Amino acid sequence: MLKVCNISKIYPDLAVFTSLSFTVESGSFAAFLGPSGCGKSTMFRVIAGIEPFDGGSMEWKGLRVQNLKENAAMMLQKDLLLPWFDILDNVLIPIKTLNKDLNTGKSEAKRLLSRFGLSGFEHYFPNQISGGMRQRAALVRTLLFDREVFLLDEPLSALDALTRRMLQSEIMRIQLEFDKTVLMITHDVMEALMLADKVFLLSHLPMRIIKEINLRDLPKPRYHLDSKLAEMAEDIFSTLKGELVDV
Ligand SMILES: Nc1ncnc2c1ncn2[C@@H]1O[C@H](COP(=O)(O)OP(=O)(O)OP(=O)(O)O)[C@@H](O)[C@H]1O
Repeated sequence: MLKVCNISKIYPDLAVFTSLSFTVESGSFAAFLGPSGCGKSTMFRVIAGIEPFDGGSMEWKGLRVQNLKENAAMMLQKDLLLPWFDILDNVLIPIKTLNKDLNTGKSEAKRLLSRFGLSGFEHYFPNQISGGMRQRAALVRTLLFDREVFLLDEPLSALDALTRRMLQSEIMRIQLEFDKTVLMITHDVMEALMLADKVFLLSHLPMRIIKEINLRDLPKPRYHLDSKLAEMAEDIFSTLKGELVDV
């Protein structure tokens, strides 16, 4: 379990959060929904260890940690593929940086590229493939870090609706198949309801959890047209609308 307990992040001119607490069970999918600029990405940077937190504590699987640097791989809205590397070399970055065996890494990379419909594109450069393909390559690269936790910061928000729907299913399948713990920031209420076991609704600054919605009992895959999900989405919209006032 990831346990975040009263953590704070305070920049000289801005308290992003002062006492943020939540838990995410290992092997589960948590989605975070909140107003723009409320501090979601800052929270991920703190969890990933890109920036320290200023107070509070964090536990992973019962052990106190400063961050999940060793346990988490992060994926952002921008694919961050290196333009001078082809797709294969881009997805092999984790293998090289973690000093893993390159031959084993290459066969694993090719297997995953094929699973994500990128077979035959291994030697294309990022500017020669579509946005959806780049994001799939970024997902393969994230997987090759082989970490227990995925921090997904709006990974699909720049994609067209169809590609997005396909990748949502793929992310869900990967999470279940590899038993990953996924934390995902999204602005898409339905995306959160389709994928997550727990949805956290966040306040405006300083960010806190205003509501936690447990979806563990709703089996997956779920359907966009499900009337229960539509009802929940309406509730979420009205809760979050209240948070837009002061932004
Ligand atoms: N290094 C920094 N120094 C000072 N302020 C910062 C820094 N990084 C972020 N902020 C501020 O913290 C606040 C939260 O930013 P953050 O990017 O975490 O929000 P967000 O919820 O992810 O936004 P969005 O939904 O628009 O992506 C913003 O007001 C931002 O300007």
